[in-house]
Amino acid sequence: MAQAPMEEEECPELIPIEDQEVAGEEAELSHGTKIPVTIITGYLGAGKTTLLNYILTEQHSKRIAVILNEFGEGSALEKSLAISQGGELYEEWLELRNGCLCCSVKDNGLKAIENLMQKKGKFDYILLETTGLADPGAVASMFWVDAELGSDIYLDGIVSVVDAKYGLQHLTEEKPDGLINEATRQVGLADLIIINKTDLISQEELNKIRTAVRSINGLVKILETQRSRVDLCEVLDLHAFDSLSGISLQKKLQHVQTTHPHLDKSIVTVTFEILGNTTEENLNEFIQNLLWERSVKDKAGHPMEVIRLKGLVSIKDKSHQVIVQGVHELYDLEETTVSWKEDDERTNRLVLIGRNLDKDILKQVFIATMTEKQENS
Ligand SMILES: Nc1nc2c(ncn2[C@@H]2O[C@H](COP(=O)(O)OP(=O)(O)OP(=O)(O)O)[C@@H](O)[C@H]2O)c(=O)[nH]1
Ligand SMILES: [Zn+2]
Repeated sequence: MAQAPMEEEECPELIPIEDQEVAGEEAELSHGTKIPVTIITGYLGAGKTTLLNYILTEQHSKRIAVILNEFGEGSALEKSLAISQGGELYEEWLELRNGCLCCSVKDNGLKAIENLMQKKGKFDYILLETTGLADPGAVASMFWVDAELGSDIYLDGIVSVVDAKYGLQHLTEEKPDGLINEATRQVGLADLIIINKTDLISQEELNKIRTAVRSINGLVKILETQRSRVDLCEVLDLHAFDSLSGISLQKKLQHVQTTHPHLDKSIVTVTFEILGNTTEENLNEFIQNLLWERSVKDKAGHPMEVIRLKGLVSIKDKSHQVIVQGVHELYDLEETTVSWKEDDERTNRLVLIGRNLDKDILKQVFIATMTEKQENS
């Protein structure tokens, strides 16, 4: 039940979704048959294709489909779909009507994937490489919403490859319109960061880029590689967007620390905890004010800009912890399989990644939203 704002944005797929209660058990069951998609993002030349090729040629028992999207000449976007199975490599080309992956992959790409699955049997896994300048949030939202629409595919996680040598330069690049630059966005949204090409830098430089990445995303796991060589189990099946990550998320959130701006106008991670229960209504109001209305502002009056949101909250009358997920304007609440114990203190822990975030103000607003409505009801 991912929720999107009402107004139509660039991506027509981001329509509001009817609330439907998905019981924990049901959700778990359906994961057995659904196919995970991992989005591989990262700036131009960081090593995304190298990573995909590595994964395809590595020994694994999975049948992995890989979608590479590259901009060809003109406005048509050609996407190559490679499927590896037992060393054999199939390849198909998908033709997309316009150059915007986020608007067209749903119509053509996803359909093509589903058609292909009918023809050749299901894949076990899908990897999708975005172009270096893509906003992975738009692509992620699409798969996320699609999962709600009964697709066979669900979003497993976002992996960002960072160029060890040029990463800092990419992260500090200023956009003329004051927007968050692509590289920073990709790091902010990621569930896993691979700092690649470590052969090209010194230990000191590596420390710098690691610190910069960590200052943006306090939640993310960081790997360091050469030629994108990673352990497959560190990349696949992250379950970053579903309630199956409930237990690990709890541990993870406890260790997250609020970060401090490291680069100019950089994105930071803010985390806070508020004891007690909230209601679904209050939580929706808090999140919607933040993500949709942009009415929550920092001390200087700048609207807070959240690109990623994660949390575990306690909803009154719910026996289990509820996971909160947000990517840009899209968010989702889902009950986990982790129940509150009798002697547990009920608590809400949120992690936000974005710009102009002020922890104290966020806490105040959260508490205000929490108490205001509960008094009225
Ligand atoms: N020195 C060095 N070069 C690397 C490493 N990993 C990848 N490369 C090289 O970097 C170049 C870019 O790698 P790709 O995998 O194509 O990067 P990409 O992110 O897919 O690039 P785009 O799709 O163009 O955005 C290639 O020439 C790779 O061979 C590494 O660890 N060290
Ligand atoms: Zn590539």
